[in-house]
Amino acid sequence: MEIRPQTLFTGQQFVWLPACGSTNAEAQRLLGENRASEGCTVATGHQTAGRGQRGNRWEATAGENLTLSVVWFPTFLDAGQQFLLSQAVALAVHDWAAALLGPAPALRLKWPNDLYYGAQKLGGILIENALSGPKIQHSVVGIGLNVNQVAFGVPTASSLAALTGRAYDLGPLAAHLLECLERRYLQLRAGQVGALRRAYLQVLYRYQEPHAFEVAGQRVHGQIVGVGEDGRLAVDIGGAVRWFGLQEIRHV
Ligand SMILES: O=C(O)CCCC[C@@H]1SC[C@@H]2NC(=O)N[C@@H]21
Repeated sequence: MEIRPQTLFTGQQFVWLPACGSTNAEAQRLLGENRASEGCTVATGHQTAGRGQRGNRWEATAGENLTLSVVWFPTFLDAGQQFLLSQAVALAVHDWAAALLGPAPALRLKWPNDLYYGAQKLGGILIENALSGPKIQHSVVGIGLNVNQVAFGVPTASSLAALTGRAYDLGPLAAHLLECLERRYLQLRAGQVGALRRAYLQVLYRYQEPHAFEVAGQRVHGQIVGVGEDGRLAVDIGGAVRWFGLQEIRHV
């Protein structure tokens, strides 16, 4: 994969590693050494010990996929507003994919921040926030997007290439992703929280569609009716709205 730093947005620091364990870990290392300014991006074509959500791994081989981490200093956010950051990043990732795939109602964000096409995952986000008292001090925004990989061991994953039948040049895709991220980040920094929430609900997987969930080991029917500023999911179950955190509910 060739990524040309000069094509990247606003000229921020861009670190390209042919291979590494985890771009999030590398970005954390730069932060620890006071060598990361806002927007600093670490990308790799080959990630061998990538960190995923819930302790899962996220690896990338042979330059097939986009695997990068961006450092931000969202000190304007309270510790309790971490979901707002996750929502803005998820929207940026959706903007990025929508520009490539065109208008596609199947392209959705699955709560809280996975990118899906139909029932297939196209990408994921892992944000590592450091707090300073009541505020966020810095964030490492890690993003993994399936681009040119066409073989997956599971039917629940896909990629841009698998969907469109063509191969992509990763450099321009990375540059475009950084633009999308910066746009949504600036929107968040400008306090446009209502607009971000409306945009998120518009593309939220199964929003206001009755379907099955698993709650505490039980199958229940309900529909998502909202998402709180703290990221909890509001689900109408039998006419009563209940709020769920990440570990408390899952789509069936
Ligand atoms: O599990 C998920 O859905 C989120 C995966 C996020 C993976 C990305 S790849 C780039 C960055 N570096 C990491 O180690 N993890 C994130």
